[in-house]
Amino acid sequence: MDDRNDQKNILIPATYRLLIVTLLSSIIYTVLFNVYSTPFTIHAFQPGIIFFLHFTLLIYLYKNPIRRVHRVINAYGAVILFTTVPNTLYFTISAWQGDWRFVDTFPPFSGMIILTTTLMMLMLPEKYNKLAVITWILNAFPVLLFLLTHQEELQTPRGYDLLFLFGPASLLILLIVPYQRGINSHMHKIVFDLQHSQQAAERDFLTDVYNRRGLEGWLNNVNPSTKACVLLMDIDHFKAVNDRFGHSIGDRVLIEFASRLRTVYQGKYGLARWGGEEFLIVILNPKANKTKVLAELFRSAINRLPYKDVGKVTASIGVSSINEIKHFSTMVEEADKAVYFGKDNGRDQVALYRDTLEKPQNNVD
Ligand SMILES: Nc1nc2c(ncn2[C@@H]2O[C@H](COP(=O)(O)OP(=O)(O)OP(=O)(O)O)[C@@H](O)[C@H]2O)c(=O)[nH]1
Repeated sequence: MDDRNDQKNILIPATYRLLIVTLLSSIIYTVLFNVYSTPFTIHAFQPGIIFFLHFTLLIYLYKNPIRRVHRVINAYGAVILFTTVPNTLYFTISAWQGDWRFVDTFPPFSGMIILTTTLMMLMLPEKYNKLAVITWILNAFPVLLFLLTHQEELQTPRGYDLLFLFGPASLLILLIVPYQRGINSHMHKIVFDLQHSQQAAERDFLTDVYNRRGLEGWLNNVNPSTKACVLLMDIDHFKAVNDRFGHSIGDRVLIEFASRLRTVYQGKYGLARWGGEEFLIVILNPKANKTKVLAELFRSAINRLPYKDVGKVTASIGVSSINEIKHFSTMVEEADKAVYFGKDNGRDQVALYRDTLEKPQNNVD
């Protein structure tokens, strides 16, 4: 899977989910803190600010997910970091200075901090782990240090709750994340191998153009009513090439032949090795009355320059009539008849299916 696909299938949905979870939580906190007001005025508007920032990020992501997703994740991490850490420090430092009891005043954000950092580690790529771990450490460290040095506050229900949340529960998560990542990368490898072998199954192993199955897949992605024509090319006297120069040089000719075919046409087309020394090209939306000219371009690319060790190689090219792609097999039959017509008339030539209907065969060989 390439990076763009990873983004589309994994990263973008994960980022949407993270933003939505945070948005929903900030709505709940906004309602709670306004219905049950706290002595700290900051609580009346802080969740609202968080909601606003994440809502903005959501809209920003929605406008161009592929290009903006990394920027949104970094901004998301920064917002979480800069809204939670000052909050935690404010309550721990003030409690240290004796302004109030920490366990009574620390807002119920701790679960949210742990949940968000855990989700970041599980759902986002590994490079964002650092951001999540820094956020967790900067929140957990002051809380744990305060509780461990203030036994009277630790030995309260909220004190134990915070200790377990930032202590063993967080450690458990840190153990689970690498395991989960291991599973993910294993799945990733399986998907990659599967795609790789699927691609290999669609390609001709020698020339790396499509095989029949690959061309079939390509055709399935074309609108069935698209106009097309088929060019079938059969190398002339290829048996003689093998007999004279050996099979491996024959293979090299096939490779060179296929790579020459790739260089000719700039429009949309499908190219496949149809059989041993037979190649098939499907031209989409060909210009009427220009198919012969196009086929001549292919013929000239094939026979103009000599092949290494072998010299001149030619091919007979049969061209079908223009038809809708749903009639592909009829077009192949027409092109096949035209190839034989060309062979019978002396090889190294382009023959249209129309010619086979109009002209008599010469039977040269
Ligand atoms: N080197 C090599 N030869 C192949 C391959 N596939 C098929 N061939 C050979 O292609 C040759 C095709 O021979 P024929 O069908 O008699 O046709 P031709 O000699 O090209 O004669 P015409 O088509 O009538 O011009 C055979 O000798 C096959 O062994 C391949 O992958 N590599």
